[in-house]
Amino acid sequence: MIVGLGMIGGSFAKALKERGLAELYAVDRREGELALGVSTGVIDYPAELSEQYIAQMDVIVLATPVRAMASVLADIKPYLAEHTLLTDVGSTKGSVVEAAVSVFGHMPANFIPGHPIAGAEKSGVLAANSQLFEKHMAIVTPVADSDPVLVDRLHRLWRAIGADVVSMDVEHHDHVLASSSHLPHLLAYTLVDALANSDRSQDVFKFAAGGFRDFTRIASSDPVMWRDVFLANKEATLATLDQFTARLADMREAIEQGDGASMFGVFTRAKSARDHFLRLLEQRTIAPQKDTSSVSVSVLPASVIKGEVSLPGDKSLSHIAITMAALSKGVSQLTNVCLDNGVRVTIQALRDMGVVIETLSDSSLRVHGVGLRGLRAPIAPINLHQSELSLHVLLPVLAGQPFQVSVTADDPLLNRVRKDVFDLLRSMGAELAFEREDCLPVKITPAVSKTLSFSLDGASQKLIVSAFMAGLFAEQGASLACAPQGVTQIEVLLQRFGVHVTRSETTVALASGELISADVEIVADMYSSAWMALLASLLPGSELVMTNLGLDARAFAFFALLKQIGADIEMPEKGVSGLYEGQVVVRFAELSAFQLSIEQTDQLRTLLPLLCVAAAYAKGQSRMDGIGCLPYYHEDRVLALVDAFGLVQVNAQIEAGCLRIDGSVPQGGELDCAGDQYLALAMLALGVRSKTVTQIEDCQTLLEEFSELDAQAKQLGLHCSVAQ
Ligand SMILES: NC(=O)c1ccc[n+]([C@@H]2O[C@H](COP(=O)([O-])OP(=O)(O)OC[C@H]3O[C@@H](n4cnc5c(N)ncnc54)[C@H](O)[C@@H]3O)[C@@H](O)[C@H]2O)c1
Ligand SMILES: O=C(O)C(=O)C[C@]1(C(=O)O)C=C[C@H](O)C=C1
Repeated sequence: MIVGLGMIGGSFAKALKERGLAELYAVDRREGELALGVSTGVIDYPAELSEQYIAQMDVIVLATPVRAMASVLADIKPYLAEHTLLTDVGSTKGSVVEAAVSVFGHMPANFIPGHPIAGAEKSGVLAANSQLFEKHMAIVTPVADSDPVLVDRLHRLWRAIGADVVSMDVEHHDHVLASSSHLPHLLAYTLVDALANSDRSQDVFKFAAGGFRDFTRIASSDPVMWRDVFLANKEATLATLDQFTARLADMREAIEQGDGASMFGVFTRAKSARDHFLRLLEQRTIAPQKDTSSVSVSVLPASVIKGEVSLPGDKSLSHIAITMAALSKGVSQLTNVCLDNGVRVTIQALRDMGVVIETLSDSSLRVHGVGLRGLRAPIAPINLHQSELSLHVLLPVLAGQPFQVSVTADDPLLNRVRKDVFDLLRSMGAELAFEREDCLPVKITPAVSKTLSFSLDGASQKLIVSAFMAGLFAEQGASLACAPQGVTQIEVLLQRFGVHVTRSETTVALASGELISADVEIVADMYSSAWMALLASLLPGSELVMTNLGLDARAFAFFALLKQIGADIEMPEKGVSGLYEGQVVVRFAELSAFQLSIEQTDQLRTLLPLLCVAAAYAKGQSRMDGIGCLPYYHEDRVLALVDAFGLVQVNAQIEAGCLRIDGSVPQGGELDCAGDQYLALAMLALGVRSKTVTQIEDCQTLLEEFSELDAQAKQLGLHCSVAQ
């Protein structure tokens, strides 16, 4: 039974009826609506709030304006059966719970409040739309006494008509909706009314176009409904209105003072926040649900790689460069930035702390730095969503700011123990408050240590990034103990922003000071460049020129090894920065087998999947020692490849931590990369010269993370196709 057969009640009824899910009764104080409901097929029968109807209902949905609900509940109370699921669709929830408690003396276990976050500015049953709730959120706000079976039933009911359902606390609901829905309606109504009553109202409406129409659509909504909402959600609406009024006053001041920088800051932040919001909305309401495991990539044998390529920028260096630019004094221009979802999270967090970041193109940004400790305390907790790299780059930066800050994330980043990163923050002198020890969410109270001493021995690549970022905030310098190796890409990048870095045999020292802005082109992603070089080495007739490499010792060791086993590579020169920079040319050549010591296997661990593929095509038996000593995620990749080799008839086995691969021509076949993009690239390389087609399952992440690479490889001549 629907009580209040207007736009929302009618849409709910129509959605159920069209799916053949219910026999529908409705009650409305306007009989005309009921008659229209029956004649348009939205409901089956008109009804009344009497025992005859109420006692036999499975579900009763209150869909009147919120302030009418107390009297409807009072009419229902005498006849309400315990098994009946009683719910509502009202826009406020605290007032509805209050109404129920005042009528029943307590919150009945079978009354589960709800609220669909979908609607329109129209009212009445004729505006009913059976698709209204599809791919929209529906919020359910159970209370402590709610019957869990009925809560589950309500979730299923909303899901059955296409909604995504979440449960939420009543008070939280009213605060969130006060900002996301109630305040915008108040602004739209007030703006139209103010302009309509101004001296120039005739001209204002005559010359108003898209902007005015877009902003004020919701001022056509039902006045009774909205009067009720503001009467019912007074406190939360006043709180958000006060915050907004203060921001509006700041904006007035900026206009009065001709303060273009403040305006520009607000506008760029707002634009990017809205773009981000639209992308989220698009995923939820428009894009079909992606089946992440069903995307496969097939590669056909006998392609050739020919041409010149400038590869997409490295992800982790993109995060670091944007953050460094934000922390420096002045304006930096960054090019060849990898603007993937993770990098966007870092950008959004910095914008939330007052940094103006302009997007100039798909891969270039202009960043207006605010100084090393110049970030502004964010209004809400910083949300790292699902970005591991944002977490590793930003946590130390936040610990170095002069304000307390809360940091949260989405699954799967939430509640994962990260002792290593939080120990680093403790070494900075930061105080940390957790809900669960060493897991996000965390509240960080700023660091006080003037020095930092930290060991990078055995640290993951991401923790190394964190340690370098932490080092920036040690006023009297930072000392990072590390294994002997040449200069890394991070150090070179830091130096571009004025950081003084000195490297001895076993330590890297950072001297603190203000950072200076810089124009930086992000060098190519190491794995992509190694992959491209391998493809060109494997495919007869290939000749590839890569123009934007900046190889550190590890990456150089990979290229050097390929060359040593027969690859035709014109190597890059060591530049003043200490990196091997500039152009690399790779041509086809047959490879021969190789051996890696435990130390070499460890040094090349990130690129090991590609080396395994090189070994699969090389003449003779290759040996790699120390596989069992690798961090588990690197070892897992190797194990997965060994399984894949079995499927394409390449002989590979691991014994006592030593991997042996007999080179031959792989057969081709169906492989599964288990969603790991690095494995997927290695498997693609394995397929390029095999006897038949190689199909790699579960490539969704590969296509998201390396979208440009895929296009570039195709342009250069690789024959591959994507299938859903
Ligand atoms: N309009 C939206 O976008 C939207 C979105 C989500 C939730 N809501 C909520 O849904 C509810 C209904 O909104 P709507 O947009 O469908 O309004 P509506 O005006 O289209 O429908 C409300 C209906 O309730 C009837 N009604 C009023 N008092 C009654 C009473 N005492 N007994 C029986 N019937 C009564 C009215 O005659 C009308 O037919 C409201 O609580 C509103 O807050 C609205
Ligand atoms: O789209 C509209 O017209 C709406 O106003 C829908 C809207 C909203 O503000 O988003 C209005 C009220 C709600 O309770 C839920 C949804």
